[in-house]
Amino acid sequence: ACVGFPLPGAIHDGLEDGKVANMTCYKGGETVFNNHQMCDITNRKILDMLPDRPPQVTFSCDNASSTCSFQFWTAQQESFYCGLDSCTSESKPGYDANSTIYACDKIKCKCIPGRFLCGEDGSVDISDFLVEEIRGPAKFSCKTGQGCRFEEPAMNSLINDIFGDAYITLNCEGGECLHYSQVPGYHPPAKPDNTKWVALSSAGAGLIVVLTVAVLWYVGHTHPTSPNAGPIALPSDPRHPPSHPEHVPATVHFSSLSYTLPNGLEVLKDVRGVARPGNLTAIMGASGSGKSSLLDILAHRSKIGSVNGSILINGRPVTSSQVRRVSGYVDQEDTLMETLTVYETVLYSALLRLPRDMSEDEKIARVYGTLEELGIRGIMDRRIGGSGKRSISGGEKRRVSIACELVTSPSILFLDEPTSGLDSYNAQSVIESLSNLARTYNRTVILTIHQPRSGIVALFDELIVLAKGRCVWSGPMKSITAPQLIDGVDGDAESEVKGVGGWLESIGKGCPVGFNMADYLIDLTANAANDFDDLDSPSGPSSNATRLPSSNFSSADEEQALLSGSPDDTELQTRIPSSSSSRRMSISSTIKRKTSQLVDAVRNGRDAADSRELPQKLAGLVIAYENSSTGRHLQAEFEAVRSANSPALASGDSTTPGEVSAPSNGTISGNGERVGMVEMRDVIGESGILRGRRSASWATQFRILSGRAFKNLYRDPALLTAHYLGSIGLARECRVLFIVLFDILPLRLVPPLLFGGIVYGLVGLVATVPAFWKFMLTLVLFNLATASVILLLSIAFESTSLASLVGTLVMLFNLLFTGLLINRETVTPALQWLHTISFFHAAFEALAVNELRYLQLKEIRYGVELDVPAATILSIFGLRAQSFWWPNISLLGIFFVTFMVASFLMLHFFVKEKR
Ligand SMILES: Nc1ncnc2c1ncn2[C@@H]1O[C@H](COP(=O)(O)OP(=O)(O)OP(=O)(O)O)[C@@H](O)[C@H]1O
Repeated sequence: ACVGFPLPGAIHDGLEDGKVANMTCYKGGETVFNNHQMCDITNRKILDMLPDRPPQVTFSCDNASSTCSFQFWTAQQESFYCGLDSCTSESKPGYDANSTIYACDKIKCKCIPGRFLCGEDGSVDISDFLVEEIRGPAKFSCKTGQGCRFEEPAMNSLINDIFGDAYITLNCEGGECLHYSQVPGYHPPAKPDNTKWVALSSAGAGLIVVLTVAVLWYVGHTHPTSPNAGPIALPSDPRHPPSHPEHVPATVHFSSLSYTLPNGLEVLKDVRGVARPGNLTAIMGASGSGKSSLLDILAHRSKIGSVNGSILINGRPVTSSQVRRVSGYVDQEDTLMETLTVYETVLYSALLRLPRDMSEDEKIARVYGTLEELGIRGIMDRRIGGSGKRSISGGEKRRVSIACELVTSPSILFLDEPTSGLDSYNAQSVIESLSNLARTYNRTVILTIHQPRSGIVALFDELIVLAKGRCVWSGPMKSITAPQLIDGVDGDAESEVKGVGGWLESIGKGCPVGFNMADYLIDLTANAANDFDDLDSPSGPSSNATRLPSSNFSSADEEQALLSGSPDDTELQTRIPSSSSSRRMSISSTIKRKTSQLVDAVRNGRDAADSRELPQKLAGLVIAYENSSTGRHLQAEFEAVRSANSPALASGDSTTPGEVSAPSNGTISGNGERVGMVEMRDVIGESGILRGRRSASWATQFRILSGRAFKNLYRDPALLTAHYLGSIGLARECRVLFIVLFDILPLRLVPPLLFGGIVYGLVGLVATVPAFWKFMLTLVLFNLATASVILLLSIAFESTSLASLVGTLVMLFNLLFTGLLINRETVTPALQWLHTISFFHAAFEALAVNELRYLQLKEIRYGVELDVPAATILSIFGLRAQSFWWPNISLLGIFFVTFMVASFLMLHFFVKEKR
């Protein structure tokens, strides 16, 4: 047994104390570090002369200093010793015997006085001989089966002279205590070569990437709606697209509309109007006058405040979902994918939103028809383009946005500032398209507009002018005859109802010749809205002829003239339908009563209901309008239409006809839905039924959106992320599903596979197949967990800056508790959960464990090679060697699922667009 001494840091590993693990006694003869030989002298003559005192020799060599020592013993008592310098050792393996040779150039010997051969009584004294004669070179050699010998020229001659032998012959036992790996000739077993398997795994990862791309390519290039997938086919004759036979004209009447914000600010008050099929209805006013609010309310979009009043479509009150089915809404901002062509953009809208049972050929024909209607057929193959990649013009973009809505064949089209951001040429051409659309295809087009040029104003049929949320004008642009105004109600006269120009002249505010009516109206209303002079003051602020329309409409006399009703009263009598003369009387008296109430309030300097303090000149204009023939006629028309379509008349229902109201106070509930509605299918007509049919299924939507996103990916990968938001909007019900499935594949799975596949072998990570796939799994799950956290934050916080601040804090926290900066073991147990909830820590620990758990670290210390299991190193860093599947991988999965579910729930229940 090889007995050594315990080495610092060595692992005892169950061995007895004092025995070093894996040490062995090497007897091959070569000096690795320190070789020790213990030899019996075998020269026969010497043995004969010392029968009771067996002579022995010890011979030791130190490899590092190239020195050896020779000691001569009798009866285990040392007699003399020699130090040998400049030594070399050699081992010669032979076919039947091995030999080792230690050769030293120099040797110095010395007697131990009084010992045998060195002065002991009765023995020779070789002290002087040793010192003077022994010079070297000396040789200690052994051969298998022949024993060893020690040779030195002077020593040899002495042995020869006295004992008759040529040299000292020896029988030796010797060796060296070595770690098995240090034994000469030891070759560490070759590591199993898994390179090909790891390379195969990398190729597998590459295959997944290729398959993913192939799948995405497939869904991007195949038939998006039909189960019999194939390329999208053009209609047989796209030059003659079918029109929209299912479209049913819709007239929108609204009256007494008020909108109050939660803070009490009254944005709109007592607004009335009508929008007819075939007409372009413009809502005009200065900034902040309430145009967008009115448009939103007419389109039944969710509002944060409370809405009161009545909106009728074809004479009936309707629910928000019914309005959505028969209308389209084009926002102020174009949210189009820059990489798609005009045709593709409109096609995707059609495929996603038209009924699933409509054939694809029909949908494509509808797309061509819509492009034709809007005059963008010629640019259908051009890309939308964006900043730095300009393609189609701003006006054309607006028309593409309109086409996306129009392709679903809405009866009513709402547009918020369709000309904003456009030069006057493009603005004109967009409004011309809308005007043509309204006239040619009998649509009801309602738009807000800020300050249009005169060419555009000339295209308006109906105009609503707002100032401080009040209706200054709502009626035709040009004078028309009364019966045309009242649908379905008999008129008894062909009298003319004034347009806005005629009305202005009738109140002494005619638009100067050559002036743009829009500019004039905005200036007139803006001046009136900003003038708080007392109504009773003798004169208005300005009657300067050069300063256009300041409202000098302030004298009490003038106001009284308005109130007197002349000459409009007579006009009114002729415009109210003859069907009910008593109702006519009652409307007339109601108007008078309301008007005088309002003027009283203005005179007294108070208007309790109006939290936006109404300047008196503006109040005068409002009253003038309400008292005008047009204002009264509009109100009368509203009442007549409501009565004509009353549910009491239609179905015997006894509820008040036409009220768009909750039973209690007539407000529209928070989600915009109205209660107590009558069944409107007959009124909404085919258009509503068509648009109400179930649109593309989830699976189809997914395929269409995937295809669209893939197109975007390969046409402009940098924009992919931004466009996902747009896709989410269109995906509606399947939006999160879409993110989960379509985001995961190209963004969360492919990049780690690519990265891991390339890097794994290059950096020399553990070359086993399971370790490779565990590495990949960890990367993918970590990627998913991080993305899901960011998704949740982006949904939870409306403000981008707040979301990015919280995101940074979350990431910093995760980084802090990764396990690199703060050792888990050094944290008090009560706070160790901080590491548990860090997904960085989960991924880091999983990767470290995967790499190190089965590794054996080898270290050479004090000449001894140590085997240290890497688990020891892991524990020093506070990492747990058995934590791969649980908790780390499981935690990453749990984080991902939890954050995705939370994102879905938040999106579904809490994120609602409210304006
Ligand atoms: N959700 C809201 N929160 C706070 N204020 C609101 C809200 N909606 C409307 N308002 C206020 O009501 C007034 C009318 O707003 P609205 O957007 O309807 O005006 P607008 O005529 O469309 O203005 P612009 O031409 O500048 O777009 C403004 O003073 C606006 O600040």
